[in-house]
Amino acid sequence: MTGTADAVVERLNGALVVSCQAYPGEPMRDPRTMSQVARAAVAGGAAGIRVQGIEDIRAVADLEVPVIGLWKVGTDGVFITPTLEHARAVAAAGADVVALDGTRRSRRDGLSLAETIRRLRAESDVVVMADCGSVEDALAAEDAGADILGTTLSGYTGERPVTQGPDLELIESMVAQCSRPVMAEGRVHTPDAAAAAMRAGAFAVCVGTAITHPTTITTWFARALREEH
Ligand SMILES: CC(=O)N[C@H](C=O)[C@@H](O)[C@H](O)[C@H](O)COP(=O)(O)O
Repeated sequence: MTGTADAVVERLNGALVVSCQAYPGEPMRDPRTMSQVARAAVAGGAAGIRVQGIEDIRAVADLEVPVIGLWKVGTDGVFITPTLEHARAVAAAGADVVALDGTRRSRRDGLSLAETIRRLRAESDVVVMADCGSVEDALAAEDAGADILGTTLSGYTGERPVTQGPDLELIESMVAQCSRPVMAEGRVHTPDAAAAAMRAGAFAVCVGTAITHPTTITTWFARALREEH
């Protein structure tokens, strides 16, 4: 689908987004596999899909649900769609929403977040999701023009603790202080946690690992058994 920010927000309002990502070197790191995982998630009721990498975005671009695309480069500092060029490529691959680093950290191409969003919008009507790590990030990101604010980077930038489940406190403060819709993302590992994130005010909840990363899920079960043994 394509559409304005309002249309995308309406489609995702009150609903589940499923992030389908496999990491470098992993057995499931394959666009066809991720596309199948995404389609299985849609069959189960996902109202939106989040995928990483140009090939994966292309592989799901025909889906009827909104596709949130990103391009990860490395694992340190600003690594989620780190430059304008990466954002352009994500949009060109067919993402309805471009997710990018929405922190206040310096970007690799020297552009501000506001300039990145301004230039991206000059070329297409793509919707922008800012992956934030704190309420200060979120306030700056909405000033910069982001359409959707995510809690994606909470616990990963040094500004917030790594909470056991979703960072409910951050969701609440973002909802209270920001005017753009807040997507809860990061460490939502159970249906109860997803419901709690929505009660905290998130307009939508994105779940990755707990639905689409079997290696991590397996470690949860294996550890529980080891602890009993
Ligand atoms: C911090 C970072 O790199 N987050 C990434 C962002 O796209 C993904 O690795 C996460 O899986 C995604 O945010 C969903 O979160 P969780 O897998 O915890 O449900």
